[in-house]
Amino acid sequence: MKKYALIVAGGSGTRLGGPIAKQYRPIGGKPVLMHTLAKFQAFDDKLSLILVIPGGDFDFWQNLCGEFGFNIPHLLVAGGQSRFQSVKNGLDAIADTEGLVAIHDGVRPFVKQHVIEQSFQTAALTGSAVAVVELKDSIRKVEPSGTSVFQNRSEFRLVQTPQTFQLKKIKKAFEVEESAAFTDDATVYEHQGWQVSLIPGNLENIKITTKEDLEYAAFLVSKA
Ligand SMILES: Nc1ccn([C@@H]2O[C@H](COP(=O)(O)OP(=O)(O)OP(=O)(O)O)[C@@H](O)[C@H]2O)c(=O)n1
Ligand SMILES: C[C@](O)(CO)[C@H](O)COP(=O)(O)O
Repeated sequence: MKKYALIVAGGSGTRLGGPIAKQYRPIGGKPVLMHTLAKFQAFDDKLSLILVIPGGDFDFWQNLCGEFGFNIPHLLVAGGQSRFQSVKNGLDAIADTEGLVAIHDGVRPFVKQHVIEQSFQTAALTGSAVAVVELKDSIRKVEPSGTSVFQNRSEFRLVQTPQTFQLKKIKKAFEVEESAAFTDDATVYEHQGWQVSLIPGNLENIKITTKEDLEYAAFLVSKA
């Protein structure tokens, strides 16, 4: 079955800040995105890689690829105003309707090979596979009144990417009007009334969001 990886990196990294968006910042001597793309190529070098970045960054990215001798083949697609729009642009660039697509945040460079593998296997069988991890901290629900209520953490999961889907279904799911409730691809998929399958993610698969995450990412690369 034909496999695609759609790496979304069309954001501007406002929470991290700085002159260069986080997806291009170096960890372990090379840009975050190059680590992420390499993880998918290592899984299967016949996989088709699609990279979504802001349209205005194409020259910058191509220069970076030259500078770092980065030669993993990928199709560049221009992102949109939101993650939803960036994913949609990436899906629109895939002509196939048969096959599987792993949608993954460009700023999650520490996804493990076994997670990618299980996500494709599960999505082939059930239609979808969403990587999740259990919570380590206790959690509380804060009420509008300011009081808080204990929650049983075993009933919750933290959601990561990859989120992998049968192409026909996820393309159809994205033919909807964007909603604030769509915080990831799983929420778009289940809006169709389809249930998502969960698979175990890996704890190191953090989404680099803040300065502290970038520092931790540099540490993770240094010990790899
Ligand atoms: N218009 C957008 C917004 C986000 N993303 C991507 O979605 C992933 C998760 O988003 P997030 O961590 O929120 O990235 P940013 O939007 O860049 O960060 P911030 O919210 O701090 O600005 C990132 O790989 C980001 O580049 C995207 O492809 N297109
Ligand atoms: C898709 C995601 O990474 C799953 O945890 C997350 O929902 C992205 O959220 P963001 O607000 O766009 O960073």
